[in-house]
Amino acid sequence: MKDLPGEWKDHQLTVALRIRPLNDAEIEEGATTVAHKIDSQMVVLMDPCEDSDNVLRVNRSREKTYMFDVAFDYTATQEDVYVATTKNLIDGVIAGYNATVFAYGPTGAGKTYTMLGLDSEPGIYIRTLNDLFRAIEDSTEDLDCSVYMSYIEIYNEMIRDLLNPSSGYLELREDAKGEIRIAGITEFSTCNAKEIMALLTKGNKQRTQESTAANKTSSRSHAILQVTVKQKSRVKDINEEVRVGKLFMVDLAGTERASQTQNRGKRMKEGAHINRSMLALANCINALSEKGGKVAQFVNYRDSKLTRLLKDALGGNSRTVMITHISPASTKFEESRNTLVYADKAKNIRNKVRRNLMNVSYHLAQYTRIIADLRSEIDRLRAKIDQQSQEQQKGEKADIREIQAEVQQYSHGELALLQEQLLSAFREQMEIRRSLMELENCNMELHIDTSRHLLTISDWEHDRARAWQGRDEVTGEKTDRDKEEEQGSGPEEPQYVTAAREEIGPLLAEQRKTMELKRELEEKLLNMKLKSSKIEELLPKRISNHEQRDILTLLCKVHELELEKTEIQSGVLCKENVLRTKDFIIQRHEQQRTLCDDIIHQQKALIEDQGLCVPEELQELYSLYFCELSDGSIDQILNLHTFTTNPRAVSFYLISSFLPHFPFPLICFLNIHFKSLGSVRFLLFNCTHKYGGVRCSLYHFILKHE
Ligand SMILES: Nc1ncnc2c1ncn2[C@@H]1O[C@H](COP(=O)(O)OP(=O)(O)OP(=O)(O)O)[C@@H](O)[C@H]1O
Repeated sequence: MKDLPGEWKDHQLTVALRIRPLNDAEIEEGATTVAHKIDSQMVVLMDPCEDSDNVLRVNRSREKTYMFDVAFDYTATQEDVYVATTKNLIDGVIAGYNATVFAYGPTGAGKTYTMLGLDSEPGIYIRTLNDLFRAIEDSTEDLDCSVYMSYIEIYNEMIRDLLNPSSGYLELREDAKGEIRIAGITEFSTCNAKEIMALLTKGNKQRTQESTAANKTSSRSHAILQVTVKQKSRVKDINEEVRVGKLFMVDLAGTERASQTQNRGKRMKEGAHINRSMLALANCINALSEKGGKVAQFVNYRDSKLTRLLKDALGGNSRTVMITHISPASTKFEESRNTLVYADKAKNIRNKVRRNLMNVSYHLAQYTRIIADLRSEIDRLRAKIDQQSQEQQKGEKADIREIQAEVQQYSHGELALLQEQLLSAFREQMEIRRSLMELENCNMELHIDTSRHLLTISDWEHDRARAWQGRDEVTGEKTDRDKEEEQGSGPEEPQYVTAAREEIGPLLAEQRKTMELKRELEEKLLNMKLKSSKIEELLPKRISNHEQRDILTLLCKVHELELEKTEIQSGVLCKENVLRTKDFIIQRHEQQRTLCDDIIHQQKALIEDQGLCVPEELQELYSLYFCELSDGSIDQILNLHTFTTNPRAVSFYLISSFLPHFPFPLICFLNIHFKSLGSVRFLLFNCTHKYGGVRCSLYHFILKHE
């Protein structure tokens, strides 16, 4: 079933683990295998200080088992890893979702092997691209498809275009919608996997690679291959949409410790940069995993270019797979343990995945019905023209020569020019309308983002004021807050508040820019309208031929109709944005409610523990509160809201006097799996009514196809 535009799905980060085989160097230094795969998901890391001959009897103090979505050891082939981690992302990318696969792990653990592979054992890049092209070729949808790729490296916090290394260092830019882009990046438009592979091999030669103590061909940079799949409907107007799916494949530089890799000088500086970005990545993973998707917690992506680029992949709009790599060697125990701990945390990250439908096409697809209305209007007008010309032929046969002369005179000269002028004025107006809609949309988003940051700041200021008040009450004296603030001795402002303050300036500047653009466009639109009406006024005077005049007037009518429809479209967009703002407010209230629930429960527990006497009114309030909680009505309302606001929900009723009447309203969910339909979810609630003296239960079913 097709997903709806702009719909978000919860998606947990998939974390895989790959343990490579022991290498010659490790065997030479007498290393033993301490990382074992137990089953398809579980691995154990044993303590190398203990006798590891018997897996079951080793000292358990530092031994730990870890669970991942999928685990591989030295027996796994490149195909096994690809199929279990990446293959099923392809359909999503074609359907317009973003996807990211990144290889993570210490230096020499096998990241490049997994991503790029060898000629004889190609890795994820080639396998993915082959399947992607095959899937596009096999697609039965009537779509024009184009694929673009770019390949960059981040080396020492600088971005280089691996497909065009002479372009120097590139800058990261964040657009008004918060999407990160690389300014000036080369995007190759390709049509097959072989071509991409040639580009990739060329690009890879440009990658900064050196021999380190830990790996002879150690990648000193993070390499990011981005493949963009853009699809456009071949059928014009109806259901026209542009789907954009982006696939990021990231081969991270190895996590390493300078002491371990015996790096000095340049290598050590590189190591510091690599570690900085890996630390930033680890911090993001920490923050995201603690946030657990519930309460908005600040995640600092800004600390490194890598995390800024992976922002969407980690906490935003992407299906993401992290393939963690470790060596099985006892000599690499510490780094393997650190890697496993981070990979374990990463499992808690939940992403919101939204299908990327470009705004313009998104509007077009939404307004299919309006376009259909327009078409029928045009058909009606054409039929009228036919009818008119038939009537004219009948009634004005005598003047036929005169009419023909006029037609010839105008159709090749002024008439064609006027027609062209009218059409181009119309096209320009449509362009302006669309740009205006985009701007309005963008402005709303900026406004919402600004409000979000302002709320974060005001929340913090409230907390700080409360903390000060509490301190004054304890010490019994009034502190000079301004002075304290000046000296910086007050409570320290958290990083997320500082970041929110920093973000507001650029957001407001962006808003001003959009408003200015909007004003200019509105003025231009007004001028275009005046121009069109002037041309239209000229028509009846210049053209004496009835049919020609009618056709042009009707053409203008069509244009007017289309303009009106565009106005409706922009109105719908505005409403959508208002709804989103409301959703945001609901979300805030929901957070506040969760907080209040916690406080109430803790207070109640405290009262009971201490055996405190509670005033009667408060007791009543408590009962009311717990009664609402126990009947679950609030959660039901929330569920109902989420469920019914989904446009795929279909409603139907069943009135029955046979089904049991519940003495209270019932709301429940039923999940039923049908062979042909897939998973179908029903929301059922009932109420009892009297129809003609008979008590009946009215069952309201809302059906949603999952
Ligand atoms: N699963 C595997 N099977 C066979 N050989 C492997 C495997 N994984 C890695 N190797 C080999 O181990 C060596 C190091 O691997 P690779 O260069 O992929 O490590 P890396 O994690 O990318 O290191 P760095 O971060 O330093 O770039 C290479 O010679 C590679 O061919």
